Amino acid sequence: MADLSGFPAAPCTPAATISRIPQRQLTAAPVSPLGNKRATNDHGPLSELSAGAVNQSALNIQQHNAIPKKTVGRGLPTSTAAARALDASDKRGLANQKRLPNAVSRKPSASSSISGTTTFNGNQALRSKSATSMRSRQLTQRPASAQGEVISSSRIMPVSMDTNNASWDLRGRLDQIESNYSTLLSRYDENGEDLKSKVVALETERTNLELRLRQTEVEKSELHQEMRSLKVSMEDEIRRTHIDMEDMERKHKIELEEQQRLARINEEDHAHQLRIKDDEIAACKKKLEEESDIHNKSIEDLKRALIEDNLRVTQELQREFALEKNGLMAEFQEQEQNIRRKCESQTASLHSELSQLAIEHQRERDTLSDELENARKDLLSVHAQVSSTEEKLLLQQKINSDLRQVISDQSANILSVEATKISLSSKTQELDALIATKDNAIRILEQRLADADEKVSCAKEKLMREETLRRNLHNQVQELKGNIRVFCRVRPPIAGETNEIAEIRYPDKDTECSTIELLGPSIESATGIASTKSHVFGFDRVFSAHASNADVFSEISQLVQSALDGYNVCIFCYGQTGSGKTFTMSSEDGMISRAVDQIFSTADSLQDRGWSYRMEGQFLEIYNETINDLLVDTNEFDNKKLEMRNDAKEGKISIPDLSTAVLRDQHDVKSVLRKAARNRSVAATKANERSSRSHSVFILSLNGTNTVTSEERHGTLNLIDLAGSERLAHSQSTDDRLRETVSINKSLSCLREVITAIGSKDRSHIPYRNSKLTYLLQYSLGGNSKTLMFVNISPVKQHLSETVSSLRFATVVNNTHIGPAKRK
Ligand SMILES: Nc1ncnc2c1ncn2[C@@H]1O[C@H](COP(=O)(O)OP(=O)(O)OP(=O)(O)O)[C@@H](O)[C@H]1O
Repeated sequence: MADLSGFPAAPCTPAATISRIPQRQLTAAPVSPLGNKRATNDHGPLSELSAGAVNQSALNIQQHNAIPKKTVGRGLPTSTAAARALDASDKRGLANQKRLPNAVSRKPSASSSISGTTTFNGNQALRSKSATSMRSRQLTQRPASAQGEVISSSRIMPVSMDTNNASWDLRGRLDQIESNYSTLLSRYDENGEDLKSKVVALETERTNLELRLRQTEVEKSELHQEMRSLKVSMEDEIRRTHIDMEDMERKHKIELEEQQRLARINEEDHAHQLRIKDDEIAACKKKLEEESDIHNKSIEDLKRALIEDNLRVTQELQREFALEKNGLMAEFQEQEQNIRRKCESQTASLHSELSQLAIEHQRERDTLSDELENARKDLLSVHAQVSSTEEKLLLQQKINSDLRQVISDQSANILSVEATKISLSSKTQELDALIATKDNAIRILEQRLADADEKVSCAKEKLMREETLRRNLHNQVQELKGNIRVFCRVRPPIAGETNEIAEIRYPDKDTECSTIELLGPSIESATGIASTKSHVFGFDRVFSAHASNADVFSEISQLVQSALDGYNVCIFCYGQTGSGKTFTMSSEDGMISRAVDQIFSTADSLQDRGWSYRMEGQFLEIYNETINDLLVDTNEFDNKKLEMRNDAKEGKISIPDLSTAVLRDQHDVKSVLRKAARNRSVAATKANERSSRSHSVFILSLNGTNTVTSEERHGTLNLIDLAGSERLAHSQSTDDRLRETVSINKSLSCLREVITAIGSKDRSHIPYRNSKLTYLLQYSLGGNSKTLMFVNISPVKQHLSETVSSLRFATVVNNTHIGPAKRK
């Protein structure tokens, strides 16, 4: 800022603007010995010049300001240069005022920050007036130039210069100043324009900044508002939380109190129950004691009663005895007196009677003594009874004391049992609680398990449904597209092959199962880098070596079903010898047997809806371009030559002399298959391995009639096991084998040509007639048929090139469009 004070015409820029002026231009210059400031920027001579010019102008202005007003007022002459300097400075002042009125007026703070400049500009207005009047005076009262120069120099150097200092080249200096000034002026004008544009830019920026400031303020106020509302909501939240917490605290307190109360009640209950138990035990004890007392008492009573009885009986007996004795004595005395009286009265006469009576008396006495003796004996027996009763009593007492002992032991036992019972009941309660918790957990887990099971079964069901739907949709799409579908099946290694197995991958085995990748042998390049060629093929479905015939059939069952719905269905197996074609098609549980089983069971179930089917089977082979009937008697086999007839109207190839077996059930089909196999095996003895050297075709015709709707459906299922493709070079065949191989290869290459022709845009000529096989299959390949090809491949490394060639052909077939099939 200090630099700007020395800048004569520096515009009054706002602080922000100033701050943007490059610092190098604004760096404070050191004061020169002459009082000038020297620019210290590194802009070279020009910068120095500019700085010098600026400082010189500043000096001029200072000088101009330093002119005492009195001197000016007195109209002292001045030099033209000085006048011009003044004039220029006035002009600049005015120009500045004109250029930057807004800057000055709008930004008082800026003016305060660059007070030197503002002061200068403020003075300029005054000065411009005095300078104008001075100039007019100079024009009228122009003094001698020397004087003028002296005056001028004295004005220019009012403090440090002596007017008589001749060594100071004032004119040169003034000229220098003049030239500097003009340079400065021009530079200033340039800078002025720049600064003007900068000012405009800065103004715009300032406006933008103000706008942004306003926006920021608005945002700030919005933020404040938001903050306030947030604060309010937060306070509300805190208040709510406090209230909730208090509520919860209160609730917890109430719950705690309730639990404590319940615990107290439980405790009291327990204490009460304990008291009841104690009371019961005491009552029991008391009862026992009472019972024991009663018992004792009864024993005592019994004893007393016995003694009393004894005494009473004794007394009674004694009394009775005494009474009887007394009575007897009295009677005796009375009789004695009577006898005496009688004796006395009958003295003599009765002497004999007396003696008799004495005898009688003696007898009676004896009787009475006997009776007395008996009474004594009775008394003794009563005594014995009493002593036995006493013994019993003693025994009873002993029993009583034993019982008391037992009772006290039992009481002690009862107490310990009670204690054990209490601890056991508490343990039982704990265990009950634990069991209840465990039961609960188990119930929850069982529920969860059941839920999970249900979910899993639902998911599985859904998956199966979706998989079936996907398969059906895929089939429908394929049918609508009219493509020949191709399934690839890899044979598992058989005995002796395990070491020679090629690397086969199934990249999408977890999802679509439609891609197969074969890795070729490792090849070394010229530079010695080993690489493996990979062959990737995509088909409608790829079955790995682990797939069973059941897995394979599940994928074609829909297609087989179509034959019952009145479509022509053709399924054939293609592949090199030993790749598993026969296993897939004609083995015990192969496609033929499964297809027939399904057709019969479906036909059965369709009976409910009014459908009845007539099924006929034919089985032929094409060997060396000859058609052989496989259902003739074995001795006729190979003798009957058959021809094909094209029934274009019906859209089928018929062989008039071919045996037809009516198939009523699966057994009929099995016997047909057995017969064909027998014929082929007989032929195999004639021609080595003939079964694999011929194409076998099983034709199942299905003619359905609906008795309810009178609909008719005529479908055909062709199940074909082609002869193994083989390269001549590989087979090293000779004679018959060579002929067979040539024939097989010809028919297979015809098949390839036919399929290629069907797949091409120009379908005007399709060479069906080139081989018996293609001629027979023309309505299955060329439209109106749902066709599926199995490409069977061997996993053996040695067969890799043959496998790749089979897969390439299969790819061509897969891309062949034969048009959608029509129901008949
Ligand atoms: N998926 C499979 N699972 C188990 N064994 C198989 C499987 N496929 C083929 N084989 C066995 O591989 C051998 C050759 O199979 P198969 O005779 O079916 O081949 P092929 O292609 O019909 O041969 P050819 O063209 O000579 O008639 C047989 O022993 C067969 O049992």
